Amino acid sequence: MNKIPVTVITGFLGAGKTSLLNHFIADYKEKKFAIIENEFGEENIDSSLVENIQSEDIFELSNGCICCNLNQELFVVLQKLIESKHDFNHLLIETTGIADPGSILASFISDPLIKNQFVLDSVICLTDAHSLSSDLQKEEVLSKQIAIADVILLNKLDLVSASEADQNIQLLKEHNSHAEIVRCQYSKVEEIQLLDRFSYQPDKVFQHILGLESSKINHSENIHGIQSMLFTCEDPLDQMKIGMWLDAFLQFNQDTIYRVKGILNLAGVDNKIILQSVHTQIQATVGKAWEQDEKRESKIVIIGKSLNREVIDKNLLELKA
Ligand SMILES: Nc1nc2c(ncn2[C@@H]2O[C@H](COP(=O)(O)OP(=O)(O)OP(=O)(O)O)[C@@H](O)[C@H]2O)c(=O)[nH]1
Repeated sequence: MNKIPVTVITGFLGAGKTSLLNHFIADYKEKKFAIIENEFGEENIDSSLVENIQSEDIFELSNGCICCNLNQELFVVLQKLIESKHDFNHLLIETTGIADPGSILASFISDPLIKNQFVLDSVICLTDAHSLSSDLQKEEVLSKQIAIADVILLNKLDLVSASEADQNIQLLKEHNSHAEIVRCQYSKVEEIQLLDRFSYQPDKVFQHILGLESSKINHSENIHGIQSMLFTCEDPLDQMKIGMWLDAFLQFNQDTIYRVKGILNLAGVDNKIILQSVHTQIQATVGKAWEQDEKRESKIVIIGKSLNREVIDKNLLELKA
């Protein structure tokens, strides 16, 4: 059975998320969308701003914010979608402007029921070129939305000068060096494909890690404290030890670790193991077998805030088989 791709649209209040949703509905005529709208507050107005789609294709979550309610309501809606045999082939989730999308992604990579039916496509983060730098100073959640995204849209370019736009791009790169960044107005993007990117597939994870390695950015840090670190280890790791360490590491650092990706060389395992985590949820999938002449090396990328490289390095060395 084909799994349904899920695109998560995040971004701070008013950045242009609903506008992007409307473009998707207008531009991807071949797709049958189901949409989950999460608005913070009593009244759900966002769903009435979504145009040209049947109201039965829009599901509202207005009971607070998805990330705070630990996805209970999201889970119920996803269950309903599955059971109702609703006719759709792509799910779009628009988060509230104040949501940290991490916990939404976590459900999709860890919950067996959800994983059976849905596959994460990508996370698109809308940013407002006019207010980006001031919002970033005030709103911690915006840093997380940017850091976790696969694609970042720098929107509202009509409201800033060319040099301000360039400064914004620099700022976004400092928060997320691996995402694709696209400039736009009114959330209209033509130069790249935004849907069906499948950023969470093992081969994409693989490409990302190799890309980081070849660019020699194995420890990038910036003034905002968001870092992307690459660890490598040639000795095989112990499956049990790494599982237990990662579990504890993510639990203790849930506010500061945004994302982990890795290719693991586990003792006694002939295949590469592709590791992913968002928040405290971990997913490991079996990748291709190691080639005879290939260097069997584990590579782990950790993206987060205020990472203590020395301690993490020391911990990782203890995971050898
Ligand atoms: N000037 C200008 N206005 C824009 C642009 N993109 C969106 N807007 C306007 O900004 C406002 C907010 O856009 P939405 O698409 O509703 O933003 P949102 O992120 O869904 O907003 P919330 O759901 O409230 O967080 C609307 O009035 C849009 O018309 C742009 O590129 N330039």
